[in-house]
Amino acid sequence: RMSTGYVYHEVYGWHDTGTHAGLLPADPRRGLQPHRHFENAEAKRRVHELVVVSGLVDRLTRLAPRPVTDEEVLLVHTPGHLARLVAANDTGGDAGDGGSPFGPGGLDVARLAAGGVVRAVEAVVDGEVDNAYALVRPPGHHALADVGMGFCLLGNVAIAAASVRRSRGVGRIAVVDIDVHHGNGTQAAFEDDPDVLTISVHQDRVFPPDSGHVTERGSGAGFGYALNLPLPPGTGNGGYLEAVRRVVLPALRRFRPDLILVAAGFDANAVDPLARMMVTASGYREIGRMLVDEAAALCGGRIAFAHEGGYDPVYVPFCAHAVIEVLAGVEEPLEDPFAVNFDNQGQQELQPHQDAAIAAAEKLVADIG
Ligand SMILES: Cc1nn(C)c(C)c1/N=N/c1ccc(/C=C/C(=O)NO)cc1
Ligand SMILES: [Zn+2]
Repeated sequence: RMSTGYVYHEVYGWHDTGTHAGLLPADPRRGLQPHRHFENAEAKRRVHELVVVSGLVDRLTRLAPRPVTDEEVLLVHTPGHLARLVAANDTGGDAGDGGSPFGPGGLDVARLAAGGVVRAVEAVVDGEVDNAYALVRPPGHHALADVGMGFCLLGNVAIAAASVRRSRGVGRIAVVDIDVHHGNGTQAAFEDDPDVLTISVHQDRVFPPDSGHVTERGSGAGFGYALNLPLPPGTGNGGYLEAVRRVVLPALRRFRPDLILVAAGFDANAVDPLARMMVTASGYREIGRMLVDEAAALCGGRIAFAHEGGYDPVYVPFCAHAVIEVLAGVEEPLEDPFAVNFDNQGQQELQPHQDAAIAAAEKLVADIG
């Protein structure tokens, strides 16, 4: 039976994003009333609690995270970015874009989040486990080399990929970003590198602004090794499964990765506050199924998931739990109490304009390999 590594640490819930007006600093002068930041501990802590209460945790191999070293951080980030975070670590501060706050010790938590992904990936590469899920916080896929943004301080997945390439000589790595927002940070980290294929499926230009166009394909030697599939708002299970089937899987087959990493955000869920998609737990289960099966076919099942976004505290747990069940080979999945409503919402099936967006990216797959 599968052995699935699982990383979670309670300190991830102590990353303090404070009060904000959700996305902006509160400011009475502008009518911006304080409210807890969207990227608060709730949704992620509740994923862990569901994994424990459902008993799934007993089928997982718990992996303890370690903090990433400066050296590992500098594989992706500039000394200036690290210095900015170090300088603010005692007082708390912001990762750089003014919307990514952290409290005192926030860098220590961020190092442990990135290190949690490194630990999961190392365990998979070393064969300690068949596959793994790193339930980490703060997220990472928006962090750029010299600035944090979109709630991200360090590029968790980018650092893990760079670290195992250096420490274990892993050759080609594919990163599949299913978070509803563009994985701009991971894409930028490997922009000119043909040995790391970054694929991002996301809602068209929801965040970062004007980012993640299908025309963004990498540059130099890396041209063709970044793939972007912006989908229209309202895309549900049908559109997402077609996107995976017609673009992500064929791209992986041409690239022939030695390892697949998944930037697993669940904010494409049908009730997420930070996007407008309609994916449900059954949709996420099938996405997970297709990616895990492709890893089995291409690279000995070596696949690791790193948690990114996903903000509805009630539904994200069901969506993430469904994916972790697939990794662990659970046959009888936990029932999604919302399926009867969410799975039958109108236009869950593939729509013509979604098909057109998929076709535009489908054309680019032939340039891989
Ligand atoms: C509106 C608005 N106004 N302004 C000035 C800013 C900066 C605004 N949105 N910021 C956002 C919006 C969405 C995210 C999602 C992150 C995530 O979940 N990634 O996976 C982050 C920042
Ligand atoms: Zn997101």
